[in-house]
Amino acid sequence: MLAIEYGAAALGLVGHMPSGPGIISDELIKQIAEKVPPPIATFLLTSETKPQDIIAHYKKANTTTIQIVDELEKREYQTLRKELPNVKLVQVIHVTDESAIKEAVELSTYVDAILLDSGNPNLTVKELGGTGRIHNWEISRRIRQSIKIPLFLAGGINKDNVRQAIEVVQPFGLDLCSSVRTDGKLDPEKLRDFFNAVEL
Ligand SMILES: O=C(O)c1ccccc1N[C@@H]1O[C@H](COP(=O)(O)O)[C@@H](O)[C@H]1O
Repeated sequence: MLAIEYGAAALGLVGHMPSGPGIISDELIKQIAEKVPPPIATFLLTSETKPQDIIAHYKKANTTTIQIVDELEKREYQTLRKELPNVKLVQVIHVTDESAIKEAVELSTYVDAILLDSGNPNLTVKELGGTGRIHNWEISRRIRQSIKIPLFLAGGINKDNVRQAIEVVQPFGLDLCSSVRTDGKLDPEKLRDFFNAVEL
């Protein structure tokens, strides 16, 4: 409710992950999602990689959107579309090098939006987001120019770099976690400062 009050258009609700600061239980995700008023969107962040597991996770949460933070096995987006026709799909791509451009162009034909984040899915303990680190925004800008669907930018965005992020990448939306929290909880002052910086 605090995030909505300050201006958030969507809430990311982080399910089970191999690592990260924002993880909450599926039960809590469901409770939050059912209280969020339209038109605010609710994004279930899932690390599942098989369509049936993603569908099962979604059914526990009942959000407006699924944010797939890992690689979907065999690119089985059609199964998700068929089973969940009214749910929006956002695919996360971790920008580690220029290979992200080709990946984003290919995946953009299957989903409703692409979300570019920092992290490294190739580590032994996967780092799928919530890193507080920025990545190479020049690559993000090239991805935005190469795809025809909305692009969200995430990864280390804060009040001091958000104007530059907007200027360089020109994303459809911004997604952030670490920079507006203190001791793991949303911080009203940090939220206010962030939204003031966006609106300057
Ligand atoms: O927050 C987490 O624990 C998390 C874990 C795994 C994947 C994503 C996660 N959070 C999302 O990461 C981005 C960027 O976060 P940050 O601003 O760099 O801290 C954001 O979408 C979070 O919702």
